[in-house]
Amino acid sequence: MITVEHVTKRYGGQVAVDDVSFTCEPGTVTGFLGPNGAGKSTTMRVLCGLTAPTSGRATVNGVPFAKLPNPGLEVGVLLDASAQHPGRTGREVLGLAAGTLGVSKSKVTAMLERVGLAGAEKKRVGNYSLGMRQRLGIGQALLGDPSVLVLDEPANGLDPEGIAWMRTLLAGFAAEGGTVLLSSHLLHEVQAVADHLVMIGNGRIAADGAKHDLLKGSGSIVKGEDPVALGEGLRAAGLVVTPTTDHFRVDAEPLVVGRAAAAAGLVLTELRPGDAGLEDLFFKITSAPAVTR
Ligand SMILES: Nc1ncnc2c1ncn2[C@@H]1O[C@H](COP(=O)(O)OP(=O)(O)OP(=O)(O)O)[C@@H](O)[C@H]1O
Repeated sequence: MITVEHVTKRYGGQVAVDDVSFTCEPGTVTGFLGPNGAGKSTTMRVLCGLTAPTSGRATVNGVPFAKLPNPGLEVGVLLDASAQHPGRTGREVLGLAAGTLGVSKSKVTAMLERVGLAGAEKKRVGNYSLGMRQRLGIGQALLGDPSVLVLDEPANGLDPEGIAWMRTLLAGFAAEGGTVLLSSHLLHEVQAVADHLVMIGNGRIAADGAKHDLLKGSGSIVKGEDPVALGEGLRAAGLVVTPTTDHFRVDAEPLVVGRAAAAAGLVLTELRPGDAGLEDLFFKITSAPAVTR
């Protein structure tokens, strides 16, 4: 469980984070979304005890990070994958982390396998790609078997296979009751894995809720075996249909679209909730001017 309560952080006259509050529940993945400079990293640094807030507080499982006796056993943190020592090998990084955490060194081999670095364990981190460093950072975060994960832009540098791997890993972690907070400046990257979304713009929370609720009223995305017949069939059923490059956007919930297609005998190849509302909101906070107070 993560709780952020009325956190404000000022740097001189600039407000980096302005009265930010949200919670992340066990068993869920929370996507923390916002454009560059929105305040994501600052909020995460406050949560992890690396930056003192000007006011407010943040806790992990009810306790401020700095007061956790052995934080790495409670919360796995990946804030900057490029901060790892370039001269150490992947195995050495995890071995040292195991020593600091007080967990058995025998966990290191299994973790190298789990994060897909078994073949590169003897390579120096300076020769790792950014994606490999992200994998190593995630391995380090998981080593203490924590119940909470805090990951700042973990998909940076990962290839499509790496992104799919990370989604599966995070979904599995949450399915076992873990709490995940991950930040990104890319809406679609987070949308696929998060159950809960917190959007931040100019240091302020712009939206906070279950992904399902935030997507409500955003219509549907639909594709069919015969696109021409699908467009005609849905319009004949009284639905408002907008063609895009390879699919249709429909101003109705997926259930309504699916029923209309079935009644017209149309074969669908894809049907999912639309994301127009979220995209609009994200665009608004992305394009809002910076504030100095
Ligand atoms: N140590 C600092 N001193 C002064 N200003 C800072 C400091 N750290 C962050 N800021 C400012 O606070 C604001 C929020 O930055 P932050 O790094 O939290 O945003 P972010 O959403 O994580 O963006 P990014 O994805 O680019 O890291 C920015 O305007 C940034 O310039």
